[in-house]
This record gives sequence, C-alpha cells and structure tokens, in this order.
Amino acid sequence: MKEQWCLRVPVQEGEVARRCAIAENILDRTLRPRAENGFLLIPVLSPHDGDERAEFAENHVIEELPRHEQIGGIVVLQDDDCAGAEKILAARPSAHTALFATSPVEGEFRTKTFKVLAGRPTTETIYHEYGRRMKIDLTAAYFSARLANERQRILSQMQPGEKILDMFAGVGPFPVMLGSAAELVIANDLNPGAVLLMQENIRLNHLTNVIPMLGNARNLAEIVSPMKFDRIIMNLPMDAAEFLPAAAPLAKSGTIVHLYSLVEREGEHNADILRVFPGAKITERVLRSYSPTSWHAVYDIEVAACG
Ligand SMILES: C[S@@+](CC[C@H](N)C(=O)[O-])C[C@H]1O[C@@H](n2cnc3c(N)ncnc32)[C@H](O)[C@@H]1O
Repeated sequence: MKEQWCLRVPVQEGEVARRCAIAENILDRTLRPRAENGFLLIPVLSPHDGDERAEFAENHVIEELPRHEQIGGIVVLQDDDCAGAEKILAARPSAHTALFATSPVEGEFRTKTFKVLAGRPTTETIYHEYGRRMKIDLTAAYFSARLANERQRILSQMQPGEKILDMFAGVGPFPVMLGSAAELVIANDLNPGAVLLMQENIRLNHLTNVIPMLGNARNLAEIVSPMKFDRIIMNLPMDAAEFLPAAAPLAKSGTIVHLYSLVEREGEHNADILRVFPGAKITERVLRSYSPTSWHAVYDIEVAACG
C-alpha cells in the first residue's frame, strides 16, 4: 500500500481547508477524507510541515462527480446538469441544494441569478470559515469563498489597535474575519441586501466593533472624515483602481491598502497607484488565474509620508 498522509483540521474548517488543498494542488483525490474525533483528515499527495500519516479508503465517488464549488450547504455546478446535481447531493451529506448560475456576475451589486437543479429551493446558506459563521444569499449579494486564504494572510499581518475600512464589504467576510483583531472596522457596501446580511453576520459572530454602512464608496471620505485608517480593503476586481482617489483622503502615512483586481500584465496598476499615493511601496501577488490571458491579483500598497 502507498504511504498515506493527511492534513488534520477541525471539522468546521474542513470545507475551507479542502478547497485550499485543491487550490494548492496537494489534495489526493484518489483517497476519501474522513472524520475522526471532531477533526477532518484530508488526504494530501506528499507530506508538508505538520502533516501526519493516516489510512484512508479509496475514493470511487468523488472522481465521478461533475465539477462544482461548495459554499456552505450549497453546491454550484459548472453545467446545467440535474442528474449530476442529484449525484453530488447524494455524495455530500452537508449539501442541501444544488444550483446552476444562469447569468455571469453582473450589475453594480456583482450578483448572479441561479436555477435550482436539485434539493431544497433556496439560495441561502450558512458558510463556515476558520471558526466564523456567515449567512449567505447568493442571489441577494455577491459572495465567494476563494479569498479565504487572503483573509487569513491579512489577519496574520495585523497589528494591535488597527482601524480598518472595507470599501466594498459585501456580506462582510473581511470585516467578520478581521473584526476580533481590530479596534474598529467600517464595512461599507452599495447593495442594501448585502448590508442586511452583513448586519446579521456581525451579530452571528458577536462583533461589537464592526460598523456596517450602506453607501457609495465614492462618498466615503465625506461621510467618515476626518477619520483615517490603518488598513483599507478594496475588493471590486473589475473597477477597484478607479476608486483609488476616493480612498486617498482616508489613508495616512503607513496605511496598507489591499487592492484586488483582474489584470492582464504585471504592474498594470502601478502608475495609477503612484499617481494617487506618490512614493508608495507596492507589492503585487497573483492569487489565481482567471482566464487564459488574465489573473486575479492583489496589490499591497504601503502609503508613504505625505508632503
Ligand atoms: C466583488 S464584491 C466583494 C464583496 C466582499 N468584499 C467579498 O469579498 O465577498 C464587490 C462589492 O462591491 C459592492 N459595490 C459595487 N460598487 C460599489 C460602490 N460604488 N460603493 C460601494 N460598494 C460597491 C457590490 O455591491 C459588491 O458587494
């Protein structure tokens, strides 16, 4: 029998950890994950720091499942495939609904429309990420679990007492994840449906220092002035760079701006960034490929002293 290795994570974090293992190409798909004493053991292809040996059953089911993404109890299939949806729900007891997106991400609110392929007719679910719970409604507001690792990366960089602004907060995944380590988080979105869910997510996670705000990011400086922030999150990948001038009055020397964008070449936004934040230190990281010619990148911008 070949050597079998696993990543051991608390069951509630299993979904996120499994997705990260897929993204990092380390998941051993030939073996079936299993639960043990409140932990999920995820089979990995080769050992890394902290991984353990474990024994797994061969995986015959997962291999045959149609491609899909799981968000809480909802699976979203890549194809309009009702039979495939039934198969997935049978293989994944944690999923209650299978959906197919009938539109791309669209409009100012960046939402999609869905068709129910199988299971309970709903687009609502509870999603777990690193010990936090979030209510999601995929038709009411944008949500993607793909930035779960990014949220952990930012959390690991935070200093005590930070004031954070999330200009495009959606249902609040960044504010909810960073809230307990921050002094204050202002979490803004234009979509009333997103802000209602965000309010609920703030309550669900017992956060008292996260302030939800319904507004256009262009006007934030007028609304929260004279406040300045230690960290500003800008996750509007199609247009975030356009909002840099709106972020400028809210930043000070040393502020870190995390700008997420879809780009086609390295350094694509550097000139825009330096025009708004002269002398800023820019670090660009690739998050994932988006199409054959474009990728999702994050620019970490450290604002320099003004004047
Ligand atoms: C890509 S989503 C990101 C949501 C959230 N940060 C996340 O990671 O799930 C972008 C969000 O920006 C919001 N949005 C779009 N234009 C906006 C604007 N001018 N001002 C404030 N929010 C805006 C949309 O409603 C949407 O929720």
